[in-house]
Amino acid sequence: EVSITKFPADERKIIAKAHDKYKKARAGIINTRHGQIHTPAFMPVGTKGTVKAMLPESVQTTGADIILGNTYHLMLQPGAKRVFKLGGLHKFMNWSKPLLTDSGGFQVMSLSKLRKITEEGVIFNSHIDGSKFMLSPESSTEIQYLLGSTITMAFDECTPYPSTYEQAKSSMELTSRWAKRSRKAFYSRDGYGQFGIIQGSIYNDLRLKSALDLIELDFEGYAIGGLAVGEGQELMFKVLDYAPDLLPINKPRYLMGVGKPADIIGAVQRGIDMFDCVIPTRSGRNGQAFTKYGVVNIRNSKYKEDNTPLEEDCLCPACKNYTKAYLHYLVKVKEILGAMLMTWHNLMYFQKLMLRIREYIAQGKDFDFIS
Ligand SMILES: Cc1ccc(CCc2c3nc[nH]c3cc3c(=O)[nH]c(N)nc23)cc1
Ligand SMILES: [Zn+2]
Repeated sequence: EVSITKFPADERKIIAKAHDKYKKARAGIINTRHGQIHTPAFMPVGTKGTVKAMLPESVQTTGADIILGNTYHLMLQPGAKRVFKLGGLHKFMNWSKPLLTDSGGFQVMSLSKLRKITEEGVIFNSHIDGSKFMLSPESSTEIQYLLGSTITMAFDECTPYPSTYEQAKSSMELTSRWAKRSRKAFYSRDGYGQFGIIQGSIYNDLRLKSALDLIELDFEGYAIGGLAVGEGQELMFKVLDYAPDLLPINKPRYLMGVGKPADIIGAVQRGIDMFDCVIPTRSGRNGQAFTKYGVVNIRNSKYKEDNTPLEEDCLCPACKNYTKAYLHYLVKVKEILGAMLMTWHNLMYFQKLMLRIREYIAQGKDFDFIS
Protein backbone atom coordinates (compact mmCIF):
# COMPACT_ATOMS: atom_id res chain seq x y z
CA GLU A 1 0.00 0.00 0.00
CA VAL A 2 1.60 3.33 -0.99
CA SER A 3 0.17 5.55 1.70
CA ILE A 4 0.75 9.17 2.54
CA THR A 5 0.85 9.86 6.25
CA LYS A 6 -0.62 13.25 6.96
CA PHE A 7 -0.09 15.75 9.72
CA PRO A 8 -2.82 15.30 12.31
CA ALA A 9 -5.90 17.22 11.19
CA ASP A 10 -5.55 19.77 14.00
CA GLU A 11 -1.99 20.66 12.86
CA ARG A 12 -3.30 21.08 9.31
CA LYS A 13 -6.00 23.40 10.76
CA ILE A 14 -3.16 25.54 12.20
CA ILE A 15 -1.56 25.76 8.76
CA ALA A 16 -4.94 26.52 7.18
CA LYS A 17 -5.70 29.21 9.78
CA ALA A 18 -2.27 30.80 9.43
CA HIS A 19 -2.22 31.03 5.69
CA ASP A 20 -5.44 30.81 3.71
CA LYS A 21 -3.49 31.01 0.47
CA TYR A 22 -1.52 27.99 1.61
CA LYS A 23 -4.43 26.03 3.03
CA LYS A 24 -4.09 23.49 0.20
CA ALA A 25 -0.33 23.07 0.63
CA ARG A 26 0.53 19.88 2.45
CA ALA A 27 3.71 18.17 3.57
CA GLY A 28 3.74 14.43 4.13
CA ILE A 29 5.50 11.11 3.72
CA ILE A 30 4.74 8.44 1.14
CA ASN A 31 5.69 5.02 2.45
CA THR A 32 6.84 2.48 -0.12
CA ARG A 33 8.62 -0.88 -0.35
CA HIS A 34 11.83 0.95 -1.33
CA GLY A 35 11.71 3.64 1.33
CA GLN A 36 9.96 6.89 2.19
CA ILE A 37 9.30 9.87 -0.06
CA HIS A 38 9.11 13.24 1.71
CA THR A 39 6.57 15.47 -0.02
CA PRO A 40 6.42 17.94 -1.63
CA ALA A 41 9.04 16.00 -3.61
CA PHE A 42 11.09 16.71 -6.72
CA MET A 43 11.90 13.59 -8.75
CA PRO A 44 15.00 13.80 -10.97
CA VAL A 45 14.48 12.33 -14.45
CA GLY A 46 16.58 9.25 -15.19
CA THR A 47 15.22 8.40 -18.65
CA LYS A 48 17.57 5.60 -19.74
CA GLY A 49 18.27 4.08 -16.35
CA THR A 50 20.58 6.87 -15.31
CA VAL A 51 20.27 10.47 -14.21
CA LYS A 52 22.54 11.86 -16.92
CA ALA A 53 26.07 12.82 -15.74
CA MET A 54 25.35 11.63 -12.19
CA LEU A 55 26.25 8.54 -10.19
CA PRO A 56 23.22 7.20 -8.28
CA GLU A 57 25.06 7.76 -4.99
CA SER A 58 25.60 11.38 -6.04
CA VAL A 59 21.87 11.76 -6.76
CA GLN A 60 21.28 10.40 -3.27
CA THR A 61 23.54 13.04 -1.68
CA THR A 62 21.45 15.80 -3.28
CA GLY A 63 18.52 14.57 -1.12
CA ALA A 64 16.41 12.93 -3.82
CA ASP A 65 14.15 10.18 -2.39
CA ILE A 66 12.90 8.92 -5.78
CA ILE A 67 13.93 9.08 -9.43
CA LEU A 68 12.09 8.50 -12.70
CA GLY A 69 12.69 5.84 -15.31
CA ASN A 70 11.23 5.66 -18.78
CA THR A 71 9.22 2.70 -20.05
CA TYR A 72 9.52 3.80 -23.69
CA HIS A 73 13.32 4.00 -23.78
CA LEU A 74 13.95 0.92 -21.64
CA MET A 75 11.54 -1.32 -23.54
CA LEU A 76 13.41 -0.53 -26.78
CA GLN A 77 16.85 -0.89 -25.23
CA PRO A 78 17.93 -3.03 -23.35
CA GLY A 79 14.37 -4.48 -23.25
CA ALA A 80 12.14 -5.01 -20.20
CA LYS A 81 12.60 -8.80 -20.16
CA ARG A 82 16.38 -8.43 -20.13
CA VAL A 83 16.24 -5.90 -17.25
CA PHE A 84 13.95 -8.34 -15.41
CA LYS A 85 16.35 -11.23 -16.04
CA LEU A 86 19.21 -9.08 -14.74
CA GLY A 87 17.39 -8.44 -11.47
CA GLY A 88 15.25 -5.40 -12.28
CA LEU A 89 15.97 -1.71 -12.79
CA HIS A 90 16.90 -1.05 -9.14
CA LYS A 91 19.72 -3.57 -9.33
CA PHE A 92 20.64 -2.78 -12.94
CA MET A 93 21.22 0.93 -12.16
CA ASN A 94 22.23 0.49 -8.50
CA TRP A 95 19.39 2.65 -7.13
CA SER A 96 17.76 1.09 -4.07
CA LYS A 97 15.23 3.83 -3.31
CA PRO A 98 11.82 4.33 -4.97
CA LEU A 99 11.56 4.38 -8.76
CA LEU A 100 8.61 5.79 -10.72
CA THR A 101 8.25 4.90 -14.38
CA ASP A 102 6.05 6.72 -16.85
CA SER A 103 3.72 4.52 -18.90
CA GLY A 104 5.41 5.41 -22.19
CA GLY A 105 2.57 6.85 -24.26
CA PHE A 106 3.76 10.42 -23.79
CA GLN A 107 7.27 9.50 -24.96
CA VAL A 108 5.95 7.58 -27.99
CA MET A 109 4.04 10.67 -29.11
CA SER A 110 7.04 12.94 -28.59
CA LEU A 111 9.86 10.68 -29.81
CA SER A 112 8.82 8.03 -32.29
CA LYS A 113 8.28 9.06 -35.90
CA LEU A 114 5.59 6.72 -37.20
CA ARG A 115 2.81 5.82 -34.83
CA LYS A 116 -0.86 4.93 -34.87
CA ILE A 117 -3.31 5.33 -31.99
CA THR A 118 -5.98 2.61 -31.82
CA GLU A 119 -8.45 1.56 -29.11
CA GLU A 120 -6.05 -1.31 -28.37
CA GLY A 121 -3.02 0.95 -27.80
CA VAL A 122 -0.28 2.80 -29.69
CA ILE A 123 1.58 1.12 -32.54
CA PHE A 124 4.91 2.78 -33.34
CA ASN A 125 8.31 2.33 -34.92
CA SER A 126 11.34 2.50 -32.69
CA HIS A 127 13.26 5.78 -33.12
CA ILE A 128 16.41 3.66 -32.81
CA ASP A 129 16.07 1.08 -35.61
CA GLY A 130 12.54 1.57 -36.97
CA SER A 131 11.29 -1.83 -35.70
CA LYS A 132 7.58 -2.08 -34.90
CA PHE A 133 6.23 -1.99 -31.33
CA MET A 134 2.86 -1.77 -29.62
CA LEU A 135 2.27 -0.13 -26.24
CA SER A 136 -1.07 -0.83 -24.61
CA PRO A 137 -2.45 -0.54 -21.08
CA GLU A 138 -1.60 -4.23 -20.59
CA SER A 139 1.89 -4.20 -22.14
CA SER A 140 2.87 -0.90 -20.47
CA THR A 141 1.77 -2.22 -17.07
CA GLU A 142 3.63 -5.49 -17.62
CA ILE A 143 6.80 -3.69 -18.75
CA GLN A 144 6.74 -1.51 -15.63
CA TYR A 145 6.31 -4.68 -13.55
CA LEU A 146 9.31 -6.29 -15.27
CA LEU A 147 11.37 -3.14 -14.59
CA GLY A 148 10.36 -3.43 -10.93
CA SER A 149 8.89 0.08 -10.62
CA THR A 150 7.85 1.16 -7.15
CA ILE A 151 5.21 3.46 -8.65
CA THR A 152 3.65 2.42 -11.96
CA MET A 153 1.80 4.97 -14.11
CA ALA A 154 -1.46 4.02 -15.85
CA PHE A 155 -1.30 4.06 -19.66
CA ASP A 156 -2.87 7.34 -20.80
CA GLU A 157 -3.05 9.63 -23.77
CA CYS A 158 -1.59 13.05 -23.05
CA THR A 159 -4.10 15.38 -24.71
CA PRO A 160 -2.16 17.88 -26.83
CA TYR A 161 -2.49 21.62 -26.17
CA PRO A 162 -4.41 23.36 -27.62
CA SER A 163 -7.32 20.95 -28.15
CA THR A 164 -10.97 21.66 -28.90
CA TYR A 165 -13.53 20.55 -26.31
CA GLU A 166 -14.53 17.59 -28.50
CA GLN A 167 -10.90 16.50 -29.05
CA ALA A 168 -10.19 16.79 -25.30
CA LYS A 169 -13.40 14.90 -24.49
CA SER A 170 -12.69 11.89 -26.70
CA SER A 171 -9.03 11.84 -25.63
CA MET A 172 -10.03 11.91 -21.95
CA GLU A 173 -12.58 9.13 -22.51
CA LEU A 174 -9.91 6.98 -24.18
CA THR A 175 -7.63 7.60 -21.17
CA SER A 176 -10.46 6.50 -18.86
CA ARG A 177 -10.95 3.25 -20.79
CA TRP A 178 -7.17 2.67 -20.81
CA ALA A 179 -6.97 3.45 -17.07
CA LYS A 180 -9.50 0.69 -16.38
CA ARG A 181 -7.45 -1.80 -18.39
CA SER A 182 -4.21 -0.61 -16.74
CA ARG A 183 -5.75 -1.08 -13.29
CA LYS A 184 -6.92 -4.59 -14.19
CA ALA A 185 -3.44 -5.50 -15.48
CA PHE A 186 -1.68 -4.18 -12.36
CA TYR A 187 -0.20 -6.83 -10.06
CA SER A 188 -0.79 -5.25 -6.67
CA ARG A 189 1.87 -5.81 -4.00
CA ASP A 190 2.47 -4.25 -0.58
CA GLY A 191 4.57 -1.10 -0.83
CA TYR A 192 4.12 -0.81 -4.62
CA GLY A 193 1.53 1.45 -6.17
CA GLN A 194 -0.10 2.46 -9.41
CA PHE A 195 -1.12 6.05 -10.18
CA GLY A 196 -3.97 7.04 -12.46
CA ILE A 197 -3.41 10.07 -14.70
CA ILE A 198 -6.29 12.49 -15.21
CA GLN A 199 -6.70 14.36 -18.48
CA GLY A 200 -9.33 16.80 -19.77
CA SER A 201 -7.05 19.60 -20.98
CA ILE A 202 -8.30 23.03 -19.76
CA TYR A 203 -11.99 22.05 -19.56
CA ASN A 204 -13.16 21.76 -15.95
CA ASP A 205 -16.09 19.46 -16.62
CA LEU A 206 -13.79 17.05 -18.49
CA ARG A 207 -11.25 17.19 -15.66
CA LEU A 208 -14.06 16.34 -13.22
CA LYS A 209 -15.30 13.40 -15.33
CA SER A 210 -11.73 12.12 -15.69
CA ALA A 211 -11.22 12.32 -11.90
CA LEU A 212 -14.52 10.53 -11.19
CA ASP A 213 -13.68 7.74 -13.66
CA LEU A 214 -10.25 7.21 -12.08
CA ILE A 215 -11.33 7.52 -8.44
CA GLU A 216 -13.63 4.55 -9.10
CA LEU A 217 -10.49 2.49 -9.86
CA ASP A 218 -9.03 3.28 -6.44
CA PHE A 219 -5.43 3.98 -7.52
CA GLU A 220 -2.76 4.43 -4.84
CA GLY A 221 -2.11 7.93 -6.16
CA TYR A 222 -3.15 10.31 -8.93
CA ALA A 223 -1.28 12.37 -11.50
CA ILE A 224 -2.51 15.45 -13.32
CA GLY A 225 -1.53 14.93 -16.94
CA GLY A 226 -1.99 17.06 -20.02
CA LEU A 227 -0.21 20.06 -18.49
CA ALA A 228 3.30 21.46 -19.07
CA VAL A 229 2.59 20.89 -22.76
CA GLY A 230 2.88 24.50 -23.88
CA GLU A 231 -0.20 26.02 -22.23
CA GLY A 232 1.89 28.43 -20.16
CA GLN A 233 1.94 29.06 -16.41
CA GLU A 234 -1.23 31.16 -16.24
CA LEU A 235 -3.45 28.52 -17.89
CA MET A 236 -1.72 25.74 -15.94
CA PHE A 237 -2.46 27.48 -12.64
CA LYS A 238 -6.04 28.08 -13.78
CA VAL A 239 -6.50 24.30 -14.08
CA LEU A 240 -4.61 23.74 -10.83
CA ASP A 241 -6.94 26.15 -9.02
CA TYR A 242 -9.54 23.35 -9.03
CA ALA A 243 -8.14 20.05 -10.40
CA PRO A 244 -6.20 18.84 -7.32
CA ASP A 245 -9.34 19.26 -5.21
CA LEU A 246 -11.12 16.71 -7.43
CA LEU A 247 -8.66 14.07 -6.20
CA PRO A 248 -8.69 12.15 -2.88
CA ILE A 249 -7.10 14.35 -0.20
CA ASN A 250 -5.31 11.42 1.45
CA LYS A 251 -3.50 10.19 -1.67
CA PRO A 252 -0.41 11.59 -3.40
CA ARG A 253 -0.91 14.06 -6.26
CA TYR A 254 1.76 14.18 -8.99
CA LEU A 255 1.93 17.04 -11.51
CA MET A 256 3.74 15.57 -14.52
CA GLY A 257 6.54 17.49 -16.19
CA VAL A 258 6.63 20.48 -13.82
CA GLY A 259 8.73 22.53 -13.55
CA LYS A 260 10.64 25.70 -12.88
CA PRO A 261 10.92 26.77 -9.19
CA ALA A 262 8.09 29.31 -9.53
CA ASP A 263 5.84 26.67 -11.15
CA ILE A 264 6.59 24.22 -8.34
CA ILE A 265 5.82 26.80 -5.61
CA GLY A 266 2.52 27.77 -7.25
CA ALA A 267 1.54 24.13 -7.70
CA VAL A 268 2.40 23.21 -4.09
CA GLN A 269 0.18 26.09 -2.97
CA ARG A 270 -2.60 24.45 -4.99
CA GLY A 271 -2.18 21.02 -3.38
CA ILE A 272 0.41 19.15 -5.49
CA ASP A 273 2.82 16.72 -3.78
CA MET A 274 5.16 15.39 -6.50
CA PHE A 275 7.06 16.92 -9.42
CA ASP A 276 9.36 15.84 -12.22
CA CYS A 277 11.17 18.00 -14.74
CA VAL A 278 14.17 17.71 -17.04
CA ILE A 279 15.08 21.37 -16.44
CA PRO A 280 17.74 20.96 -13.70
CA THR A 281 19.55 18.16 -15.55
CA ARG A 282 19.09 19.25 -19.19
CA SER A 283 19.71 22.97 -18.59
CA GLY A 284 22.65 22.10 -16.31
CA ARG A 285 24.31 20.22 -19.17
CA ASN A 286 23.96 23.23 -21.41
CA GLY A 287 25.38 25.68 -18.93
CA GLN A 288 22.45 27.06 -16.93
CA ALA A 289 22.84 27.05 -13.14
CA PHE A 290 19.93 27.79 -10.81
CA THR A 291 21.06 29.99 -7.93
CA LYS A 292 19.46 32.20 -5.29
CA TYR A 293 20.61 35.11 -7.46
CA GLY A 294 18.63 33.77 -10.40
CA VAL A 295 19.69 31.59 -13.35
CA VAL A 296 23.40 31.91 -14.21
CA ASN A 297 24.35 31.22 -17.84
CA ILE A 298 27.86 30.07 -17.08
CA ARG A 299 28.94 30.31 -20.74
CA ASN A 300 28.63 34.09 -20.50
CA SER A 301 32.10 35.64 -20.93
CA LYS A 302 31.62 37.71 -17.78
CA TYR A 303 32.41 34.53 -15.79
CA LYS A 304 35.68 33.68 -17.52
CA GLU A 305 37.74 35.19 -14.68
CA ASP A 306 35.15 34.99 -11.92
CA ASN A 307 36.97 33.23 -9.09
CA THR A 308 33.89 32.88 -6.87
CA PRO A 309 31.58 29.82 -6.54
CA LEU A 310 28.05 29.68 -8.03
CA GLU A 311 26.66 29.95 -4.48
CA GLU A 312 29.00 30.56 -1.55
CA ASP A 313 26.85 28.53 0.88
CA CYS A 314 25.96 25.60 -1.40
CA LEU A 315 27.37 22.26 -0.27
CA CYS A 316 27.60 20.68 -3.74
CA PRO A 317 31.08 19.80 -5.15
CA ALA A 318 30.77 22.52 -7.83
CA CYS A 319 30.36 25.26 -5.21
CA LYS A 320 32.63 23.77 -2.54
CA ASN A 321 35.65 23.07 -4.73
CA TYR A 322 35.41 25.12 -7.91
CA THR A 323 34.86 28.61 -9.27
CA LYS A 324 32.55 30.01 -11.93
CA ALA A 325 35.67 30.57 -14.09
CA TYR A 326 36.44 26.86 -14.04
CA LEU A 327 32.81 25.88 -14.75
CA HIS A 328 32.72 28.47 -17.55
CA TYR A 329 35.84 26.89 -19.06
CA LEU A 330 34.64 23.27 -18.69
CA VAL A 331 31.29 24.03 -20.33
CA LYS A 332 32.91 26.05 -23.13
CA VAL A 333 35.31 23.23 -24.01
CA LYS A 334 32.49 20.67 -23.50
CA GLU A 335 34.40 18.74 -20.86
CA ILE A 336 32.29 15.96 -19.25
CA LEU A 337 33.15 17.27 -15.77
CA GLY A 338 31.31 20.48 -16.70
CA ALA A 339 28.05 18.57 -17.26
CA MET A 340 28.60 16.62 -14.02
CA LEU A 341 29.21 19.64 -11.79
CA MET A 342 26.44 21.80 -13.30
CA THR A 343 23.95 18.93 -13.01
CA TRP A 344 24.96 18.15 -9.44
CA HIS A 345 24.53 21.79 -8.42
CA ASN A 346 21.10 22.12 -10.06
CA LEU A 347 19.77 18.92 -8.52
CA MET A 348 21.04 20.13 -5.13
CA TYR A 349 19.32 23.48 -5.74
CA PHE A 350 15.96 21.83 -6.54
CA GLN A 351 16.17 19.49 -3.54
CA LYS A 352 17.05 22.40 -1.24
CA LEU A 353 14.02 24.27 -2.60
CA MET A 354 11.76 21.29 -1.80
CA LEU A 355 13.31 20.90 1.66
CA ARG A 356 12.64 24.55 2.46
CA ILE A 357 9.07 24.28 1.15
CA ARG A 358 8.46 21.21 3.34
CA GLU A 359 9.87 23.02 6.37
CA TYR A 360 7.83 26.18 5.75
CA ILE A 361 4.63 24.16 5.37
CA ALA A 362 5.37 22.19 8.55
CA GLN A 363 5.90 25.47 10.43
CA GLY A 364 2.80 27.02 8.83
CA LYS A 365 4.92 29.80 7.29
CA ASP A 366 4.54 31.58 3.95
CA PHE A 367 6.82 30.18 1.27
CA ASP A 368 5.93 32.63 -1.44
CA PHE A 369 9.21 34.45 -1.83
CA ILE A 370 11.39 31.36 -2.19
CA SER A 371 12.43 31.33 -5.85
C1 LIG B 1 11.29 9.64 -17.22
C2 LIG B 1 10.06 10.49 -17.30
C3 LIG B 1 10.06 11.65 -18.08
C4 LIG B 1 8.91 12.46 -18.15
C5 LIG B 1 7.76 12.10 -17.44
C6 LIG B 1 6.51 12.95 -17.53
C7 LIG B 1 5.96 12.92 -18.95
C8 LIG B 1 4.67 13.70 -19.08
C9 LIG B 1 4.69 15.11 -19.19
N1 LIG B 1 5.75 15.95 -19.19
C10 LIG B 1 5.23 17.21 -19.34
N2 LIG B 1 3.87 17.17 -19.40
C11 LIG B 1 3.51 15.85 -19.32
C12 LIG B 1 2.25 15.22 -19.37
C13 LIG B 1 2.20 13.81 -19.29
C14 LIG B 1 0.94 13.10 -19.38
O1 LIG B 1 -0.15 13.71 -19.51
N3 LIG B 1 0.96 11.75 -19.28
C15 LIG B 1 2.13 11.07 -19.14
N4 LIG B 1 2.08 9.72 -19.04
N5 LIG B 1 3.35 11.68 -19.05
C16 LIG B 1 3.40 13.05 -19.13
C17 LIG B 1 7.75 10.94 -16.69
C18 LIG B 1 8.90 10.13 -16.60
ZN1 LIG C 1 26.21 24.21 -5.65
